Parts: sequence; C-alpha cells; structure tokens
Amino acid sequence: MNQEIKFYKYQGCGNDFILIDDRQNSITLTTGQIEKLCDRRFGIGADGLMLLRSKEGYDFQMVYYNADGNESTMCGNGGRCITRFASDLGITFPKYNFLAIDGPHDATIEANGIVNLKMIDVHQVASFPGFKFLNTGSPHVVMPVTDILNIDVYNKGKEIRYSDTFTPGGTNVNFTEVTDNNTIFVRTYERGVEDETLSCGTGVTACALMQADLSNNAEPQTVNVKTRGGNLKVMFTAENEQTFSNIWLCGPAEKVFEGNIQIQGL
Ligand SMILES: N[C@@H](CCC[C@H](N)C(=O)O)C(=O)O
Repeated sequence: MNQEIKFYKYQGCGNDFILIDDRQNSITLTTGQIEKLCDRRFGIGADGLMLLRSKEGYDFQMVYYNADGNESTMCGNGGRCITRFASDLGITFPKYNFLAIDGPHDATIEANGIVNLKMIDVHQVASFPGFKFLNTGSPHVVMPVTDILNIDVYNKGKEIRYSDTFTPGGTNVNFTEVTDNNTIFVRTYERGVEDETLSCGTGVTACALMQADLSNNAEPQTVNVKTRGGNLKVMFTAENEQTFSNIWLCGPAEKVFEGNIQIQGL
C-alpha cells in the first residue's frame, strides 16, 4: 500500500537532510524506503534522513539514517538541522536538550540563525602513519594534506574507508589543510553516503580538535573551518593530546523546502 507522508528538507553548510516529524513515535521506514527517499533522482535527495521523536526527559530524540538507508552514528550537521526543525515546529526556543545515538546534546539558536551544538567529549586519538583517528560521535580519519582543492577525495577516501584497518564498521575520511592562522579547509568522504559531501559536522569537529594548541590546556579555543558548503566554527578545551571537552560545533542550518511524498509499502 502507498501512503503519503509530509517531509521537510534542511541543509547545514550543504550537508542536506530529510526531516520527518514523528512526535507520535509511530513511523517505521525500511532501509529501502529511506534509500529511495534520499536518492537524488528517484526521491527527494539528501545525504541523510532524520526522525524527530518524542522522548521523556528531553525536548526531542534524533534518529539518524545515512543516505544508504542504514541507521548510523552521530551527525553533527544533522544535529544542528534537527534543532532548527524543532524550533520551526515550535517545540521550544532558544535552548534545547535532545537525545541522539551517542547520548544527550545541548543546542542553542542565536538571533542571527547560527545553531550551536554541544558534541560529546573525546577521550582517545589513535595515530597512524599519515593520519589520526578519533570518534566525535562518528568515527573519523583526519589526514593533513596540501593543495586540498585538487585532492581526489572520492578515491582516496574510499580506499581508507574500506581498508582492513577500519573493517568491519568503516570510517569517514577527512582531508584537512591549514589555510591561515586558526583556519582550516576540510573535505570529507562520508561513510553511508559513499561519496564526498559538501560538509560533515562530526568530521569538521575532528579536524578542528587536531589543530589544538596543546600548550593552552585551560582556556577555550576556537578553530574556523571552511568547507565546500560553507563556514563552521568549532570551540573546545584541549586537556591534553587525547582529551577534549566542552566541544561546540557552530554554523548555519536552514529549511530549504517542504512537501508530501508517496512511500511505497508504508
Ligand atoms: N554528516 C554527518 C555525519 C553522518 C554520519 C556519517 N555518515 C557516518 O555514518 O559516520 C555529520 O555532519 O557529522
């Protein structure tokens, strides 16, 4: 049976998502249905899909699926977009506390529309030849490069994502270049989209942390991040080279359009 559902499309620095209001906690979508909704030719088109659900003790719950239809780990830009969605639905404003797969998150919306999302603390950074690996809610390789605009993100990223080192879960792969004092440019191959996306919030966060001034382990630090989809800012405290706390991912998140779509078999 076909059924029509209402959807909303949001983007945060070009990382785009389908949002569904599931405050009744009644919507179940199959992997195939989500994959089709995210398809840029046969569906709405998006890097991922989120259900906004009710959750006792929180303003809402975020359930995140990658474009391949599988539920995945934390999405930073998604977290910022669902916060904007909650505000647009009139859930609350301007402070939010929601539950995601990696635990509770605080978020705020500034008068100028910037959405700030508190990320989980990081307690471990692994070193490999040529790159670091850390988990900011999702797993990320951070590889410093030069001439970032000419990096083959798709092929290099895919090779690392599917390498034995990261089997079976895989990883997202970020390429990062310092462009000037306190600013980096980041490009990301995203697991579950299996391509470069215009921006990845948990990836940008991982790259920013790897720029920490480790001589400054008390004061909050800020790293500005440029991506192909726009600019973000990451604020944090670096306790040592393995431990980071009070991490905030800050940037724009906007509604693009809304509509209704028929879903086969719903
Ligand atoms: N786009 C996201 C990351 C989403 C999860 C990722 N694709 C994964 O499966 O690890 C972000 O903004 O953080």
